[in-house]
Amino acid sequence: MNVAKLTTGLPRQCFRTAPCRIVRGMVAARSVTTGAAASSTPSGSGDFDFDLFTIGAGSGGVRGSRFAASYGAKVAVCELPFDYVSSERAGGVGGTCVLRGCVPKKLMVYAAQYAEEFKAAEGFGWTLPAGAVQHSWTSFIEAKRKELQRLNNAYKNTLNNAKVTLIEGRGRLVDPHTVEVDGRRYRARNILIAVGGRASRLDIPGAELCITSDEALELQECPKKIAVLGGGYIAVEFSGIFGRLGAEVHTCYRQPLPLRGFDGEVRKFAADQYTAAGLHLHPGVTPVKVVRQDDGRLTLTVQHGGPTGHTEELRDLDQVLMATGRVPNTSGLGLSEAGVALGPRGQVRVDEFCRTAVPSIWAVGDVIDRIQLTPVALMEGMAVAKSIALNQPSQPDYWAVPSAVFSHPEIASVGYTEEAAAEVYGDLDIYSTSFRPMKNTISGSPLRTFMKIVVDAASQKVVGMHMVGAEAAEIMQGFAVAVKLGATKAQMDSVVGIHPSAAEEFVTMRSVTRKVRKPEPAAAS
Ligand SMILES: Cc1cc2nc3c(=O)[nH]c(=O)nc-3n(C[C@H](O)[C@H](O)[C@H](O)COP(=O)(O)OP(=O)(O)OC[C@H]3O[C@@H](n4cnc5c(N)ncnc54)[C@H](O)[C@@H]3O)c2cc1C
Ligand SMILES: NC(=O)c1ccc[n+]([C@@H]2O[C@H](COP(=O)([O-])OP(=O)(O)OC[C@H]3O[C@@H](n4cnc5c(N)ncnc54)[C@H](O)[C@@H]3O)[C@@H](O)[C@H]2O)c1
Repeated sequence: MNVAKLTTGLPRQCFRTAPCRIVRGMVAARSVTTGAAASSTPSGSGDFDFDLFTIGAGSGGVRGSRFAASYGAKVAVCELPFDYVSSERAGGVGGTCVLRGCVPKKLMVYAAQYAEEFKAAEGFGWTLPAGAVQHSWTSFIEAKRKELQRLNNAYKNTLNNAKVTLIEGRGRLVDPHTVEVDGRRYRARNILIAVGGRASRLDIPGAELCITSDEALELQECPKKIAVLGGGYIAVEFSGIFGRLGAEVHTCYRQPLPLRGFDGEVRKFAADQYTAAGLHLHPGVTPVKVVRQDDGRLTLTVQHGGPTGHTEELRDLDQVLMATGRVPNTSGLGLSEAGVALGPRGQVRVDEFCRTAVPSIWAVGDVIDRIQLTPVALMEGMAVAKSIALNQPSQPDYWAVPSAVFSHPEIASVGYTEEAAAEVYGDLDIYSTSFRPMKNTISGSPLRTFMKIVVDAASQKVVGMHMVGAEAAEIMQGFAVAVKLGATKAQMDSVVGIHPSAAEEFVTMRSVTRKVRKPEPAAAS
């Protein structure tokens, strides 16, 4: 199954290529009992230590293990020892999201938001004497570390309470029913690969001088000047964090706009807002090299346009953050030797049940490189737990997966972009609005909000919703329910707004902004 082509609702994978209508047929087929056998028993052998052995205790691994155990399976999971920065030897129960992804990133976003709030407060009559408001990076990092330790322990307790055996160490496949952890072998009826991914570094001179998101969450001090390479989720989120915390931020990406795969209007609006918020955007550039200056700071060289384009130096940088994608953690895992097929990026190839070519081996989460989001890894882990432990072959449902980018301002989406919807449905009605949020009328902030509804003209179903602005994530989660349930525009219009709020705009946009119509086929001459 080509989920990259089929999935909808998420920018990266779904909107790059046009999703096809089959996906909705597949949605209806969720949790059906098909010919796919649920759990696997090797011929002539029943002597297993566990029903399920999971490699990796991140989002997908913990969820799959915990639910399989709750359904009565005997489960073990192995995970690398804890550290804040991941490596070949370090990880920690909780995985990327909890220890070096969603959670610490969102804590940093909260830290950064205060800067904006202090500024806004003056417009509302507050006086903040010069120098009275200071941010201690050290105290923040300490508090963040404490919270991550708490969460790491909480996840261990969750596994323990679910009666999942936790084994610390690096797992490796020996054969379709055997996992080796630091020299000790375990036999399992089923094996779940949930090893996630890690930040990839560009192969340019000076790459070793750069940091990735792991280190960005663990810096000794907030950089005064930083270059961020990439225009994806991580690049724009960290640009917003460091920008609000006072750094001069240069965000460098190859495309004309950041956030490839998102709705075109959203990308344009977001780029304008990032500039208004103070980021220095460098579109259409390719990083060439990074060198250490005599004073210890860094110089980044970028090239404009193609290989013949002129080069530009960004000097006096405290840090260069590579946010140029993540690669699956599959090297040295023994997957190919066990017969598991890998894709070109090293991702584990699975079918619609998250099962690999080897019937006893399953894989979920970032390692299968479908949609790299925690809630998706959780959904896949639950599906595998049901398939294995309840003998109910279950498919994850990728339609209308909402997502948010915690940049400044925030972005959230569900369903199709206008570009993808036009390919799928042909004729669309587009409703959009842009306005200055009430708070910013006197806060002094130049930031505006953008909202957009994509409607299939024929059925009048809302097939995509997009927002750039404060609280976009919180607002979009609720509307995702409506999109997933197939709400029409008229049904949405029938909902009474909550006033005064930004969210009410989504139920009060009554006039079509644009009609997108499929071009008529040229008449035969
Ligand atoms: C900076 C950042 C911010 C993010 N923000 C968000 C967000 O806001 N919202 C969102 O939905 N998603 C976000 N993500 C993505 C999200 O973190 C991932 O999609 C999610 O963690 C994937 O879960 P997983 O179970 O596939 O892998 P992981 O959570 O990466 O877990 C894999 C685990 O396997 C362990 N492991 C690896 N190899 C082995 C081995 N051989 N033996 C034993 N253990 C092993 C690792 O140590 C790790 O703990 C973010 C990611 C990053 C990097
Ligand atoms: N809020 C969230 O939900 C959230 C936050 C962070 C990360 N994530 C997940 O983690 C994944 C990884 O995040 P990411 O931002 O690293 O990846 P990404 O795929 O979103 O962005 C990678 C960026 O690097 C650029 N790039 C890739 N190769 C390059 C090269 N050779 N030279 C120059 N630029 C190059 C790409 O063009 C793109 O702009 C995301 O896809 C997302 O699914 C989600």
